[in-house]
Amino acid sequence: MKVHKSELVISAVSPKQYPEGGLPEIALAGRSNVGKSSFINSLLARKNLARTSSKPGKTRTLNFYNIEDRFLFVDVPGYGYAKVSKSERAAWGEMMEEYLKSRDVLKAAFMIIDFRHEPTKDDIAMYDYLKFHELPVVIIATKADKITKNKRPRHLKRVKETLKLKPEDQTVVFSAETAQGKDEAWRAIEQFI
Ligand SMILES: Nc1nc2c(ncn2[C@@H]2O[C@H](COP(=O)(O)OP(=O)(O)OP(=O)(O)O)[C@@H](O)[C@H]2O)c(=O)[nH]1
Ligand SMILES: [Mg+2]
Repeated sequence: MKVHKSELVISAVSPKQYPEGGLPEIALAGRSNVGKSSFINSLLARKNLARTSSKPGKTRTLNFYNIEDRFLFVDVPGYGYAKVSKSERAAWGEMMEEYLKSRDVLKAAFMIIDFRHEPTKDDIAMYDYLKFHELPVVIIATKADKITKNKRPRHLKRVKETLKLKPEDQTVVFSAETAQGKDEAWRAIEQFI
């Protein structure tokens, strides 16, 4: 898709703030600081539409981005950041639960994981949570630029095994640095919109 228009519609914390208009939505979930915002920026070839940071926990709201009036990306705050308080964690859980259970236009979740490492306990919990809500999931294994080519197949196998990926769920090996996997990610998006 050639993207000319991409804009932040709203940063929402509660359902009454979710955008109207009925466009399909794709949620982006992933551990804090894994590269969710960088993924959006890379797909849209925008430097800093979604704010990125080397400090984890930058994104704290559900950020709805309108892409070409075709669909919305929903940048979800990262999970598994050790330094957030219990009450913040609870607020995060509530916000996610409200969104996942009530949002009819939500078509799929793209779950961003760090390709360098085995999926964490939090990644596994998140994947299971998304499947519990019966969402199609696409795993985006990012930071692939940090892994030599010959090691990639082994890492990919480990991702699939550790998460116990369902056969219908896809994986895309990705890098925001090199744009590897960008076309494949777009093809994955087009299936759902
Ligand atoms: N080498 C490399 N670095 C990346 C890649 N993607 C993201 N990063 C770096 O990882 C850090 C975190 O990226 P963000 O995109 O802000 O991560 P996030 O998941 O949105 O973070 P939160 O909003 O805090 O949860 C930044 O320093 C990025 O430059 C990638 O594909 N390769
Ligand atoms: Mg972010």
